[in-house]
Amino acid sequence: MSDRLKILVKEKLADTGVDLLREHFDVDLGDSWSDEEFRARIGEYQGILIRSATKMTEEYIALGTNLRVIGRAGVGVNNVDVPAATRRGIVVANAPQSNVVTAAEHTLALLMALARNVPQADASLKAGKWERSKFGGVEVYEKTLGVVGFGRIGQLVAERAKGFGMKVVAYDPFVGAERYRDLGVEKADNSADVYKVADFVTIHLPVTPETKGWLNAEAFAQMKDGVRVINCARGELVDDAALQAALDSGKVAGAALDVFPSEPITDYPLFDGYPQVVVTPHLGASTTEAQDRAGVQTAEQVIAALTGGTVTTAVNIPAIAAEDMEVLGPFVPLCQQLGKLAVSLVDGSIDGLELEFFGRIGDRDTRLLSIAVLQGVLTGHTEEEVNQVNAPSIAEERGISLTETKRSTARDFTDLVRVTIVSGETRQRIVGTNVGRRNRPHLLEVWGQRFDLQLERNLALFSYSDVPGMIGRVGSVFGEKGINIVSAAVGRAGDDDGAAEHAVMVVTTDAPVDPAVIDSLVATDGFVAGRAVSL
Ligand SMILES: NC(=O)c1ccc[n+]([C@@H]2O[C@H](COP(=O)([O-])OP(=O)(O)OC[C@H]3O[C@@H](n4cnc5c(N)ncnc54)[C@H](O)[C@@H]3O)[C@@H](O)[C@H]2O)c1
Ligand SMILES: O=C(O)CC[C@@H](O)C(=O)O
Repeated sequence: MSDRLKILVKEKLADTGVDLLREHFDVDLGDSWSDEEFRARIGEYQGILIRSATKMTEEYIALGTNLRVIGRAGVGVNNVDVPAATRRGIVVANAPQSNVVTAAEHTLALLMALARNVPQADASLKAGKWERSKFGGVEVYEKTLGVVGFGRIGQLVAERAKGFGMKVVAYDPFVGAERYRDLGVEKADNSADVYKVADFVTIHLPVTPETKGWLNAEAFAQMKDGVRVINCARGELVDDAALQAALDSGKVAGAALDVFPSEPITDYPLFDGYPQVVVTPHLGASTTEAQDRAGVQTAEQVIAALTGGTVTTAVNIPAIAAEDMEVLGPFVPLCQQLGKLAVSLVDGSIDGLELEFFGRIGDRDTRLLSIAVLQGVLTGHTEEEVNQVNAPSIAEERGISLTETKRSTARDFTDLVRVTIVSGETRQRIVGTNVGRRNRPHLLEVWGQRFDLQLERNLALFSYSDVPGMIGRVGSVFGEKGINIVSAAVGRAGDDDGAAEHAVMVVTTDAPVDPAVIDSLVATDGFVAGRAVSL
């Protein structure tokens, strides 16, 4: 019996990738396996390579008792239960750059197919009909393309659409303004601003709790009459019933869909009786070039994971340098929390991060802490899970610059972390530290005011004019809504006579605060701004 490790290639993968794996491992191809065979045999393998069809749920991961790595030959890891894999110490790695060009090109193919009725005309002519007037189309030249989600694929689509002479307007607050300028794309402050000007709307978001059903009835209502919509990202981003209604009413003149809420799918309301809908069976990544790239890149990651190399596209493993861990390790949660909190205070794009580390931590290789801040800033806004391996490259792709300053002393505390988010002309600074033997993260400054408050999972922040009764007003509204306040701190700045003008209040609560509660308070006299944040 061979003592080589065993790899299962569960879906059709390019030969180049399989050949590379065979140089190191015993490889079985399982693309024609039944579910029973998969269940019975997954326990034999140390590594598995999949595409989008195999659902690596917690149950299958548990059956893979010898699994050490899951390689996803493509971008989306939404078919892998990453937390379940992480809990079992299984590395999950993808090939995030492998198919982005292919997916962007498919989006453009769908755009042109929609504009010129290519599939419909093809089917009609092959059915023996010469129907020239029926399939007249529209030019895309000088039309506006609205891009929602301006990440890797959204940017490539924009670049290519510009080549057709289209005007492009995009919404994605997590991409630096410079990236929009470089690509000649107009930056929108919200998706409604995209919808109201776009002749074509294309969506390139990841699926997150926030983005599910993004294109819903409200979104369609905000679009121009006769808009054409493309989804080459993920089916869950579109509310099917709302799309159907918008097609029925004529609000949406056409739609092109590569992806569906569940796949594979052959029975779907828009497949029948909707000639203005163009569909493809999740072909966004299906080119020889992308499959070669995905196969080779994923094989390389699996080899690295099983032979002690660096898994550069791991979505779930931290790469913390052991020698710095003792001093810096306790500051990782603080930095993640400061990043998450800072980004929640920014309204515009995130153009840059300025990080300052003072005290003992300033003597160390603080890249670990910068990465932790980046994780906090980016988490929840990207396709893949952001970790200490991939956070810097994700930030770079989004044009978010990062500067680090270090000093080995801090004035009032042993250590201090300052995070400043640069957003256009504005700068949002927050400051924190760890306190006590248990390294409890504390917040020391927000919105220009200082205080000292132990960070908890749920926070509500208010900026307001410092007049009597404001704290009581927050307390009573929270009380009415059944929100239990755990602790509170107030910071305020005085004028020359010592009378305070502006104050900031931070309260921590037992449970997340509904943003609507904050909005209702902020709408009342004296409040300037408010935020609910869950860290
Ligand atoms: N059809 C296919 O075969 C195919 C192929 C590859 C990728 N995809 C899908 O395409 C999509 C985009 O992939 P990508 O590689 O460009 O991902 P990406 O992570 O590079 O880009 C996604 C962008 O969405 C933005 N975003 C996230 N949450 C947001 C929010 N709430 N509001 C506004 N913007 C938000 C992020 O800032 C990011 O810039 C993913 O859904 C991916 O699964 C499909
Ligand atoms: O073809 C595939 O495997 C899916 C491609 C794409 O949706 C991805 O997530 O990379």
